[in-house]
Amino acid sequence: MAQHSLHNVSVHIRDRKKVEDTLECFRKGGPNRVQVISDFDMTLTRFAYNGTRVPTCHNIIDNSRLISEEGKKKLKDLLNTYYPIEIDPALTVEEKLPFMVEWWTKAHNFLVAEKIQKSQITQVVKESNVMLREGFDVFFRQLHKNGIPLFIFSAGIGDILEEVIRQAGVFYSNITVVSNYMDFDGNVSGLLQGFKGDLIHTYNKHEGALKNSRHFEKLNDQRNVILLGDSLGDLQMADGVENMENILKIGYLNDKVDKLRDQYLKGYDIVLEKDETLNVVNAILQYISAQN
Ligand SMILES: Nc1ccn([C@@H]2O[C@H](COP(=O)(O)O)[C@@H](O)[C@H]2O)c(=O)n1
Repeated sequence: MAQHSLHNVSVHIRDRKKVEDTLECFRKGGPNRVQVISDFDMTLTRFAYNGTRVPTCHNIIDNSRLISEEGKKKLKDLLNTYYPIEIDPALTVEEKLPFMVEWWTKAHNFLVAEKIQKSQITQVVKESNVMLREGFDVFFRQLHKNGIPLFIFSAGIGDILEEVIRQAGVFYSNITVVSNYMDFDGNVSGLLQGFKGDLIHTYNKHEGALKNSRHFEKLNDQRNVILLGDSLGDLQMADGVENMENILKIGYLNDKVDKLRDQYLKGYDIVLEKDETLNVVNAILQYISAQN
């Protein structure tokens, strides 16, 4: 395993030869053969800024003026109970599963009780501290310019996620989002009455990926996949891709770094630590898209 350090950022490469061979295949195939599948929270968004955690889609709502003080406390208690389970290096995915369902279900029920209106979402995202990773503009622009499909697969909240990338000016036509979408009633201001479809949480992305196999069927030529994630659950996001030829899995290891490094290196080809940028994937995309 190779390790490189730049400005405190650590880049761990599980098998340098394999990564080099994969990149060579990607370069030979060119941008027309590539698709990117990415998680959202803490993968396309930053984990922290100036030592403070950057909010996830859920946190944007939880911390907003839409939520009563009592509601905020309940949602914070859930975060403090379940986030440590989500990232616990000592628990298996199977052991974490029921807790994740419990967390998302309780949180969504609390949000429904807060009588959130659709018309308030845009302003709440504007007022939040959410930040996409440095280099996001290059990332989204490069993908769009080269016609590379981007599938964002998130256990966050789809309406919030879309608003974040819309406000950042990068919600291009090559993007497909699969996430938990809010279900608003038919009134003019739209009152939150639940969430649509099957719940997506951190550790059921395998099932979610298979359910979206029709999306991947349309991308029959894009057999080279770049996967970006920040959890061990994200490793399954490409399970619905048919006829895959090559995959490069890049993982952001944000929390419990020393305890989780080995587990991450079993699944991800490249593991990034203390990296709040999209520089690595941007460099790879540039390499693939360069004229030869
Ligand atoms: N009530 C909740 C539930 C989940 N989270 C965090 O959101 C992340 C979800 O999404 P991805 O885009 O990474 O799939 C997840 O890692 C949870 O930590 C939350 O903040 N509040």
